Amino acid sequence: MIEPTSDEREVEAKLRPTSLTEFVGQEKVVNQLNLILDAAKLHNRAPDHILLAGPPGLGKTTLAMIVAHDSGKPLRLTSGPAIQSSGDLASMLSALQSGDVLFIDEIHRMSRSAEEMLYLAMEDFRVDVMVGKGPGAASISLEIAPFTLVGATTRSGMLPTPLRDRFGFTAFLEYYEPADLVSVVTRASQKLGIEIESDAANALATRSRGTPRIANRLLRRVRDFAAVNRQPVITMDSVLSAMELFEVDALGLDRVDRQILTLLATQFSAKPVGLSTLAVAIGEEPDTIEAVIEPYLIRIGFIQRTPRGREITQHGIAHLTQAKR
Ligand SMILES: Nc1ncnc2c1ncn2[C@@H]1O[C@H](COP(=O)(O)OP(=O)(O)OP(=O)(O)O)[C@@H](O)[C@H]1O
Repeated sequence: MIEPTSDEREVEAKLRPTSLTEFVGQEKVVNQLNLILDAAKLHNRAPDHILLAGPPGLGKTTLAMIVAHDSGKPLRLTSGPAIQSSGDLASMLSALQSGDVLFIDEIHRMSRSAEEMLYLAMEDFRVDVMVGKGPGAASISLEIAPFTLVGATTRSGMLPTPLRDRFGFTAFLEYYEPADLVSVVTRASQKLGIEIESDAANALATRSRGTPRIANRLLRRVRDFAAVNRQPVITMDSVLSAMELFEVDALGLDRVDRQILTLLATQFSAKPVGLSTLAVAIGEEPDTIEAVIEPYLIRIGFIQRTPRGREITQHGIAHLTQAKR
C-alpha cells in the first residue's frame, strides 16, 4: 500500500467520518452495521466479528474506526503482511483488553500459521502456543479477552473458507454512485473551509472513480491549484485546468489506466493478455493491477477478464480514440 504524504494524513484525519450518520452512501452496509452495533449494545456484549470486503479507498478503515468509536473501545490496528508468524499474532491477541476492536487490514495476506491461530481466537477466545523446543515442546492453551475482529480485504476470494465462516457479518462495499461522491466532495470542502461551486463538485465527483479517497485527493489538488492561482472559489474552470495538469481525464482515468488500455489495444492487438505479462509491460505489480487498477476499468466496461487473460473492449477502444481527437 502507498504511504500517505503528511498533507494527506492531516487532511484524512479531518475528513474521516467518525459515526455511521456521517458516513456517506453504502446505505445497505450502514443499515446492517447499525443493527449489529445496536444489538451488541442491547445485550451488553462485544459486536460480532466483521469482515469488510471491497476495492481500496471505499471506507473499510473508516468503518473499523466507527465500530470501535461506537463501542467506546480503542481500535488496535495491524495488517496481514505485518503478521508473518503465529507468534506475532499471539502477542497481539494476548495484549487485548475485553471489548477491544482489532482491525486487520489486508487480512488475506496473513501467514498460514497465524490464520489457523486466529480461527480458535475468534471462536473460543483462546490461543494455543508452543512452549519449549524439540521433543519436550508442548502446546498450552491461553485464554484471551473477548474482542471484536474487523478484517478488511480487497480480495475476499483469497480468504480460506474456515476464516470467512468465522465472521458473523460480511459487508461488501460497492463503488459509490456519483450523487454520493458529490456529497463526499461537498462535505470535505466544508470541513476544509473551501468554497466550491456545485458544477465543479459534480465534475470532481465524476472523475473520482466511485471512490471517496480519490474524491478527497482530487479535491486537494484542485484546492492547491485554486490557491496558487489566487482563486477564492473553486469553479468548473479550476477543476478542468487542474485535471488537465494532473492528466486525469473526464472519466477519472489517469496515465497508468490509459497506458494499460493503449497496450491492450495496440501492442497486444486487442487480444487477451495474461496478468503477469501485462504487469511486466507497464512495470507494476500484478497484485496492484488486480486489486487497485483494473476493478474500475472492468466496472466501466473498458476491460474484461476472460479465461485467457485481460482484454480491452470496444468501449475501451472507443474511449482511447475519443481521447486522441
Ligand atoms: N462513506 C464515506 N463518506 C465520507 N468519506 C469517506 C467515506 N468512505 C471513505 N471516506 C474517506 O475516504 C478516505 C479513505 O477511506 P478508508 O481509508 O476508510 O478506505 P479503505 O477502504 O480502508 O482503503 P484501503 O483498503 O486502501 O485501506 C478516508 O479518509 C475518508 O475520509
